[in-house]
Amino acid sequence: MLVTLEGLDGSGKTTVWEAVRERYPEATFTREPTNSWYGDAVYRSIEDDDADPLAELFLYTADHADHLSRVIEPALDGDELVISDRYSDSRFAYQGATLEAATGHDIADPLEYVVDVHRPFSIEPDLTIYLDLDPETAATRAGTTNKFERAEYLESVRENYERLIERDPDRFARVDATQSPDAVLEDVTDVLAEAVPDPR
Ligand SMILES: Nc1ncnc2c1ncn2[C@@H]1O[C@H](COP(=O)(O)OP(=O)(O)O)[C@@H](O)[C@H]1O
Ligand SMILES: Cc1cn([C@H]2C[C@H](O)[C@@H](COP(=O)(O)OP(=O)(O)O)O2)c(=O)[nH]c1=O
Repeated sequence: MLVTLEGLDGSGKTTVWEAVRERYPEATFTREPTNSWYGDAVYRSIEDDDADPLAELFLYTADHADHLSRVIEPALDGDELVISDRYSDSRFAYQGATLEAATGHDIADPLEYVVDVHRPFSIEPDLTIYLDLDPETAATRAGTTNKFERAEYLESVRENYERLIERDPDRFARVDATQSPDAVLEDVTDVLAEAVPDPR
């Protein structure tokens, strides 16, 4: 079973992912951007304010393709529970927003375009836990250290997440990330307990 954690920067995904890790010791815990040279390339691009938006989309997507073949597919083939801190929805929401704001391309609906790029090879999560937080609080918590962590940009990312939830409501579980860390963790644990009755 594939479970993903999604939300704006600073929504508390990593905090939750680390806490849940202790409760599911048998599960495979992973993340995007990954811990690989593809992931390193992605982080270089994140630090580059002038990175080309399409080049960036395909860098992230290359990292995802490697993540699938190296980590996700083998774990799912072994019938493991996989919990990923960010996954394809991050691309749909973030690169959808970056391309929406960019010029020099002829992509009518960037979010749909990024979804289409993934369709032939990616694996859809069984469950996506969305940590819902307003962009101002998210940017404050994240510390606004990179180009993606500015409130205005996060507002359009959040709109894209809402579009994704609307088109696939059964896959998403929304958790109110304005709550205390303990309350957020409790909600996430409840969602997981219902979805994963027999954790492996
Ligand atoms: N529920 C919460 N309430 C307040 N602060 C939080 C909460 N969850 C996490 N934080 C803090 O916000 C910052 C970003 O959290 P983090 O888990 O790294 O988020 P993300 O991985 O989504 O970017 C960290 O300083 C963390 O301690
Ligand atoms: C995985 C992924 C991340 N990102 C962005 C979100 C973050 O600003 C940045 C790094 O991700 P991450 O390290 O998960 O940041 P955080 O813990 O603050 O949420 O990359 C994308 O734009 N597209 C993607 O596909």
